Amino acid sequence: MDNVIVHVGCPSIMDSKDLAAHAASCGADAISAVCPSFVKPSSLDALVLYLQEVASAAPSLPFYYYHIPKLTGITYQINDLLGKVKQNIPSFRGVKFSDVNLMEFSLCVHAYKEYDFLYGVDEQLLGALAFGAHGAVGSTYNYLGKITGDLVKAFEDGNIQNARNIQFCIQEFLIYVFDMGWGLPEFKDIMSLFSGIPLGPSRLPLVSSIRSDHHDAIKDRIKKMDSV
Ligand SMILES: CC(=O)N[C@@H]([C@@H](O)[C@H](O)[C@H](O)CO)[C@@H](O)CC(=O)C(=O)O
Repeated sequence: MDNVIVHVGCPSIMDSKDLAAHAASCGADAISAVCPSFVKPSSLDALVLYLQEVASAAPSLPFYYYHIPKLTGITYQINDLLGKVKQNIPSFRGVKFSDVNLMEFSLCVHAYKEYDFLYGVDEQLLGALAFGAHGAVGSTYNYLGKITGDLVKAFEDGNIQNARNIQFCIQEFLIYVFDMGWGLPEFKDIMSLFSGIPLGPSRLPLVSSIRSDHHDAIKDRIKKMDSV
């Protein structure tokens, strides 16, 4: 593995700071944090203060903000946030951007060339690459890593039609998953099934509804994608 970015965001800022310091002591390459979202930051400035405090627990490590508004409900515009972190967080290095708003994504990539933008909505990665994404972090890459690597290569080689075909296959797989009503706990089961590594169930309150009679259908669908 070339780079290990340790996620340290927790509901308690004290825990986040402890984890950040621990990550630094273990030789992590970078850290990343979501902001607590049960009790949300009361303003954009409050969010910046939170990130600054967590980053300061591991000042030598590059720091990434993890923006996932669908889950956190924290919806401040990232381009506004970046204007403020620039002066306040010297170790700030970029954003994991897990939102469908590609215009906001593009504005950030364009205005903040010094930062990395890692995209997190796997079903539309190609759109983000077109807007200048520097990488991707997502749940499906745990079992669709090869085909996604092929998508990125096709994009880099200028083979856009091939990249589109691969993205479409990934979308078809995800439509099947969403139609089944599956989400993160099921993704973890698929990861175990596909890797052969028993990763165990998700933590409560997440409960997977995958049954053993779904296994063959999932394996077949993933195998079929290898032939694209
Ligand atoms: C809301 C959500 O789960 N987003 C995922 C995506 O990888 C997502 O599962 C994928 O695009 C399918 O919708 C990631 O951005 C987040 C994620 O994998 C994580 O934090 O573990």
